[in-house]
Amino acid sequence: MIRVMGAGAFGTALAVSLAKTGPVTLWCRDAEHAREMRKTRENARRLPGVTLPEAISIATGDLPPTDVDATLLSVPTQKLRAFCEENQRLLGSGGPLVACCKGIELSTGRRPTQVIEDVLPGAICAILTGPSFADDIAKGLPTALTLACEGEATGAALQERLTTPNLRLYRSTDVIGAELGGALKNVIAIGCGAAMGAGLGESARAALLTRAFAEMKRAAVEMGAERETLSGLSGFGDLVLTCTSGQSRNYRFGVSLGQGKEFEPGVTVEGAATAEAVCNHAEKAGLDLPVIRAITMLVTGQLRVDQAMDMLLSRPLKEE
Ligand SMILES: NC(=O)C1=CN([C@@H]2O[C@H](COP(=O)(O)OP(=O)(O)OC[C@H]3O[C@@H](n4cnc5c(N)ncnc54)[C@H](O)[C@@H]3O)[C@@H](O)[C@H]2O)C=CC1
Ligand SMILES: O=C(CO)COP(=O)(O)O
Repeated sequence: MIRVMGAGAFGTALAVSLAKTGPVTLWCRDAEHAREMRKTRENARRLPGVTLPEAISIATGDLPPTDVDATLLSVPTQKLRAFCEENQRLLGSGGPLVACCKGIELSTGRRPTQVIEDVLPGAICAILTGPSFADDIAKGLPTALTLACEGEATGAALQERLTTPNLRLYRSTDVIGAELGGALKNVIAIGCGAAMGAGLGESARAALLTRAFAEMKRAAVEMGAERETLSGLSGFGDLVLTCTSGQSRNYRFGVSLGQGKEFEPGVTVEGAATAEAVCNHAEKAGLDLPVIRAITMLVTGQLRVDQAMDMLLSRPLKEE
């Protein structure tokens, strides 16, 4: 049995896909939400319009000890530490823990698997990440993701167990690279959305994406990633998806910034906090990340899009 903890859009979509291969428990913290989902067989709050198959049991609160092959943790990165602290006992008895979040914790600069290990020392951790909109997965549309785990045998077992008819998993041992690709692409998606929202055009977006990709690789390698990982599904693959699609919340948030409009309240935008986390790290490490810094200043209200563009375009000319 697979346990998915966190009944947001992504956790629910993963549960729907995994239900094609066997029983799944979808756990949520809110008892009323669990009741609603059991009654309607739909997660109307986070993934409306998708029927939850019978192979999914909805759970909340404490769970009886069962044979769990793996536990997927699908909550926003900034909430992950509190979530792990609140559910230490359950997480300690749920097989390998697979983080399904994309970000860097702002208060500590830690990646999702590091946050899990901080709270549950000795836990066996992995990360599942790559180009995958929850709606697409839940509809059964195909995609390919990266499953990264330091332990080769555990990684191979998870790859087998978590592959579904519409999710093809590629294996990696570069957990740092996979996590940073997923985290950084959200920051860049905000920038690309802002460029489009401000009417700068598709050429500007492509230029921004490419220069920011160079920064993403530089920053990730400095933080311990393998360079090639950033060109894979969890890096380049997800970057292209998120920077070019209005389905992405990070991209849409950027469009709102570019248009000077308020964004939809309560929507998860991982790239906002992660942008600040990356800049904090870059400052301490002496890393020059001009595009990511400009996006962060946009997000924190220190710059408008026209000022950010002036700042980037007035930099000294250099080799590519
Ligand atoms: N939505 C998508 O298309 C995709 C999302 N992701 C990643 O998945 C992660 C989760 O995102 P979504 O599911 O989209 O967010 P969401 O906003 O749809 O749902 C977040 C869920 O986390 C729950 N939550 C928050 N704090 C909690 C706590 N302390 N205990 C228990 N539950 C808690 C909320 O109740 C909510 O149900 C993010 O890191 C996101 O980047 C990854 C790929 C695709
Ligand atoms: O990570 C995602 C797709 O791979 C989802 O992106 P958003 O969080 O921007 O919607």
